[in-house]
Amino acid sequence: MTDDTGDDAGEDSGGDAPDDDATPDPDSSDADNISVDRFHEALEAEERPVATASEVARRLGTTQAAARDALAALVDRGDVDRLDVEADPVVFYPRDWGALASRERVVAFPKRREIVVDRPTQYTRARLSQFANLVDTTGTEPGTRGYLYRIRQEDVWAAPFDDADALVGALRSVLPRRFEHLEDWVRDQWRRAHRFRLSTHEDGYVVLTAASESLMGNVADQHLDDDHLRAPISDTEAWVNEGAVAEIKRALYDAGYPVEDDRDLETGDPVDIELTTDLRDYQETWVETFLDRKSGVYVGPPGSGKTVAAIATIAAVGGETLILVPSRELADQWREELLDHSTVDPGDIGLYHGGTKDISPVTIATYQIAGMDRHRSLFDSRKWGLICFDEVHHVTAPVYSRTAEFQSKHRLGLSATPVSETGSEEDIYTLIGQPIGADWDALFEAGFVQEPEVEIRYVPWRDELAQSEYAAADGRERRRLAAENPAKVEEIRYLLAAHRDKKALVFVEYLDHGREIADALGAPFISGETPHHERAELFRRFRAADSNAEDTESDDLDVLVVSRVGDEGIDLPNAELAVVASGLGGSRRQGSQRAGRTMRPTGSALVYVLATRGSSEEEFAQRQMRHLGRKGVRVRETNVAE
Ligand SMILES: Nc1ncnc2c1ncn2[C@@H]1O[C@H](COP(=O)(O)OP(=O)(O)OP(=O)(O)O)[C@@H](O)[C@H]1O
Repeated sequence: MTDDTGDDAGEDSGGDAPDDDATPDPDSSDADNISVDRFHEALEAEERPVATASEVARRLGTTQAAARDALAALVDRGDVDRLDVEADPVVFYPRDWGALASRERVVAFPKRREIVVDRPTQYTRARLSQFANLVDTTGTEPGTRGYLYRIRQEDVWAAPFDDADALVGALRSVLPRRFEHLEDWVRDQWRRAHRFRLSTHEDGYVVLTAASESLMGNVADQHLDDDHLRAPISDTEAWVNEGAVAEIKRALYDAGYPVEDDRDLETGDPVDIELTTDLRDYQETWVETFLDRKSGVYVGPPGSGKTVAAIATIAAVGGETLILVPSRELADQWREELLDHSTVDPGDIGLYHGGTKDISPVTIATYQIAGMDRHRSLFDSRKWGLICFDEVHHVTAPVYSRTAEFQSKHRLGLSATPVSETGSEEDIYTLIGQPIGADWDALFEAGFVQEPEVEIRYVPWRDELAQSEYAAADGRERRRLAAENPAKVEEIRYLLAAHRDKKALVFVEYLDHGREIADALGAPFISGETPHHERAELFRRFRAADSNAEDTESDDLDVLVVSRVGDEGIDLPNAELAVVASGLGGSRRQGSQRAGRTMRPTGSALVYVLATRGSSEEEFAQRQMRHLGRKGVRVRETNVAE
């Protein structure tokens, strides 16, 4: 990704001049009269929620001493608070910024292309979600509590507008004033995404069209070769080689020019299916957007109705469909959902996996099989009109290598992980489609889905050997084997990768297990045996970590593995994410005593609890879940695919 906006909301924008017109007012040199409003102006000019006295002085054109006195007066009056930052000057922030914002308050940070909104209205949120990415909804620094949006390249590229003017109009409608540099950048990004286009010639072959001769000459010639383009048709058009579409998209995307794909796609033989469930409004929007773009990824939290929206999409495309899923279990579930929510004839659904190999108008196959060479016929046997990738971040490299085959179809991905967090975003974006999402908060607020505080993830045994060892063991050994199920390591890795922006603590019950996980993650392990000074130093590095920072030089830590045994006395640093890898089990009495503490080990972090499926951990987890549920904690259960 060529985007350069990796910085976070709290970053110091240093001595750079602000983008726009927030220059000091020469008439304001009477610092005694700094009002809270003038202080707000200084903060906005600084593009930070807090400021030192020197910064305020510089912005308001006064001396540091005068600003300091004036700020002290505001502190005395209770309008402003101060914070002593270790080894740094004191910073000030408005005490009642949160309370003050009973109305919506929008603050733009144009250089970082970030927008912070306190108490946004439904309208503002809907608008912003069209061209910006919701990064955070809590904010940790005083004054930034609210919604943090960032406008990334790909958000602009995928924005659903007819032209750049309409997009800039939407931007202006939510910002407090005009930011010309930001608008210019948005226009530039928009232009980039509308410079190359793929279409179908009436004779059936694919044509690449550039918006100008020089683009074809410079960009296309530099990044594409004879393998991609067969022959020029005109100064701005070229005949695309068969099977080269995926590579062309990828190469031009890497060059910063996403390609518009307006080809006539295959629809295969018609399949007559009608939806029997009424779609919710947001699901309808998903499907309409998809049909418009002919490809895309529905991104929504678990339970938000992606599968149902996908079935609606299958019905709307009306052509033969291949559905790829990560596990056999999910293949069976998909079949049930299809039957529940549509009029599909059961005889038209085929399952294609290890056991059965039945290719039908609607075929459900696993990624594993779809990636195997000897199953190439799966792709060739029918003219699939739509390929649906469930849990799209599970798509494997061998499946991607079949992209030539599936580029000519409608492509739909489903994901509960924001695509930008999976690490394979470029592949997903270019080869499958752009994210089509709803505002997650709106979904939670409308009650369609509940935001969990604790999620229990049932992890399967890694293999039969591990499972039979468990079956043969007894008592304490049995519990240890369930706790140390080797498949948990992969699951922890997945969770950490899916939340790369969060600082995480991983809790374990057994020392050996802790060391093993720490080794696998390359993170330090802290137990009762860790000397106090070492522990304190590790916690300090963890507290200092800014998980968004790209800085690889610093010795900050954003993952720690911690033993749960003897942690009572440990003053744990606050984490944003906690993974309880083991610590479920024991007697019923012990169990209820440890409820809560096991499941909610740290502050307000999002907690994932891993329980081995088919072991006593499963039952324990369910008991805890009922316990927490009664206490009003929202708990969700998820089965991890095999
Ligand atoms: N439009 C709708 N009307 C009524 N119920 C719906 C609708 N859409 C989805 N549901 C129900 O909500 C539940 C979750 O839907 P679905 O399985 O489609 O979600 P999902 O986003 O695919 O979830 P997951 O990520 O867990 O697979 C299901 O029980 C489904 O029947």
